[in-house]
Amino acid sequence: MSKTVLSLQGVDIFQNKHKVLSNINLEVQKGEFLYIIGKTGTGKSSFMKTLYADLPLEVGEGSIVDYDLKTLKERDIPYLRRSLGIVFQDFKLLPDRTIYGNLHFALKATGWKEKEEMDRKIHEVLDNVNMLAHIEKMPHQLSGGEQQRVAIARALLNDPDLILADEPTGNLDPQTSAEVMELLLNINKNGRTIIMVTHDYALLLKFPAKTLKCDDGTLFEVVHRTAQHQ
Ligand SMILES: Nc1ncnc2c1ncn2[C@@H]1O[C@H](COP(=O)(O)OP(=O)(O)OP(=O)(O)O)[C@@H](O)[C@H]1O
Repeated sequence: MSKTVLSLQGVDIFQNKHKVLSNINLEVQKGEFLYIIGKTGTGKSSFMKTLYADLPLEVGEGSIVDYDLKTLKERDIPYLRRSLGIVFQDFKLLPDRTIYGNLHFALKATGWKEKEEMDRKIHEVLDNVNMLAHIEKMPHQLSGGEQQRVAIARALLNDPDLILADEPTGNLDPQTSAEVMELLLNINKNGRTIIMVTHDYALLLKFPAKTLKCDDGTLFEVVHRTAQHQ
């Protein structure tokens, strides 16, 4: 049975009273993989920020993983973010602690208390991204691609229904980007929904998926032209 993890109706998105995107209508079902593309400054990050409630939803209706974005209270935001996995271009690992320490910090911040359960979860997610061997290293001892794998592991800690990735390959070379992309697609195959912002058209061609474009102040689905239509 399909389950809607994101629903937006007539949503306008603002930055400092300036309307960035108008009249967004979108339904995303559990298990989908979605790209968001568009030129710089067209509103991709503003769109993602609205989804994780960094920007308030002021116009239109929206729900995400069972939270109503319009009526969401400040105190509910941490709970919403626990149901999401968020991955950024610059990894955002804490530089002063090990990989284990980074994941432990994220678990504690989201309410985990039992040491054994935390250890088990940290090992499980690092194993999922093939980074268990690096558990005692500091972030600066890892390559960009390895740091992004750890950031993806961190996003998996609370078993999110939906992962939001804002240019996760933006700082990586093409080979490493493809490896991170394969990891994200594997995670998607295991049932998690992923919305990913990218500038990287080579990735889109290599790993085609449903694509939405930010342009002309709105967000719309791009219809891929296949060879027989060209
Ligand atoms: N904090 C802010 N305050 C005011 N305006 C902002 C703020 N952040 C972004 N904007 C403006 O909102 C518009 C959309 O920016 P946004 O960062 O969402 O675009 P983007 O498509 O993600 O761009 P990029 O690809 O460069 O990351 C731009 O005109 C930008 O200047």
